[in-house]
Amino acid sequence: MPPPPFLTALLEPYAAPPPPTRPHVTLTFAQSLDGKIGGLHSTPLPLSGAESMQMTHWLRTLHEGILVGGATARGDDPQLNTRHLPPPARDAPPHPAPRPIVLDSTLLLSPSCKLLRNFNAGTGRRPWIVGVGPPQCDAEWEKRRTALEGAGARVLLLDLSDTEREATRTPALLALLRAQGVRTLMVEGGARVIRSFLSAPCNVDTILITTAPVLVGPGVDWADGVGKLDAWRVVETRLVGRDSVVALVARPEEEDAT
Ligand SMILES: NC(=O)C1=CN([C@@H]2O[C@H](COP(=O)(O)OP(=O)(O)OC[C@H]3O[C@@H](n4cnc5c(N)ncnc54)[C@H](O)[C@@H]3O)[C@@H](O)[C@H]2O)C=CC1
Ligand SMILES: Nc1nc(O)c(N)c(N[C@@H]2O[C@H](COP(=O)(O)O)[C@@H](O)[C@H]2O)n1
Repeated sequence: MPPPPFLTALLEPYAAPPPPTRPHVTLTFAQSLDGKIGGLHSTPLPLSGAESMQMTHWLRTLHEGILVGGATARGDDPQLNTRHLPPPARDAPPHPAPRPIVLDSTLLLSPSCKLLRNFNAGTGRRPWIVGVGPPQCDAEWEKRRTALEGAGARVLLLDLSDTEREATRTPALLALLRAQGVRTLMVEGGARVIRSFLSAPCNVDTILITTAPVLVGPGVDWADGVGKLDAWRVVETRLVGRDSVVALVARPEEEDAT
């Protein structure tokens, strides 16, 4: 069974080589009707129905890397794999699995997290953890780095000052991942990651938002504090099970966004 044709069509431009400075980037997440992606105190919030969750797992097969923020990795303990897909046909290769990448400036991810457990059990790819270089690298930070590397993680360093805003880190982060050979990247969140990627349209090629028909109330609101978003235009809207899925791409420069 192949991925849904609308996903492959949407990502067709990714067949061309990415620019030298960054991978092709898809930003995707599930939200409630009132724009929440997480519960109070950043607790995990199951939003997607079975069908749209499967769509997300198909989307994972179409990317070389899958990225989440440190708070998401610590709070959700995600696996970032493709386990909700039907098994491949007999004699067909396994579904491609993206490389898990965690943005964790503090390196507070647990060495016994599911990503590392799956890797050590041979059921997941080696996770990469992107930390931020000096001045955060004190003795405790070095200890955590050694523990994570001992558990199998590859730690990459963004060599930036601590005062640099997250938004300005994104181009440097993308350049680092591209230099490491990542050509297609799926970014799942959380809210701080979404906002930093949306701080400039040139960080992202495609946005895919799943909206579940539920209201949450207090929780993590991805759009809270985000900048202007009028550079994006809708190219696809469809119902997937009970959820609506909307895809957006950056508006061509010559189009007037007013
Ligand atoms: N519904 C959905 O589809 C998803 C929901 N979530 C939810 O989001 C919530 C967590 O979100 P947040 O608390 O905002 O944390 P977050 O998951 O966005 O992580 C923040 C971390 O990422 C680092 N970071 C952010 N942007 C960066 C950049 N450009 N370069 C380098 N490092 C960067 C920060 O330093 C910080 O350590 C949780 O409730 C989680 O369940 C997370 C992913 C998807
Ligand atoms: N597509 C989607 N729908 C939801 O309802 C969600 N809560 C999320 N969360 C994201 O998926 C990660 C969990 O992945 P695994 O199931 O462990 O593979 C979670 O960390 C969020 O990034 N996504």
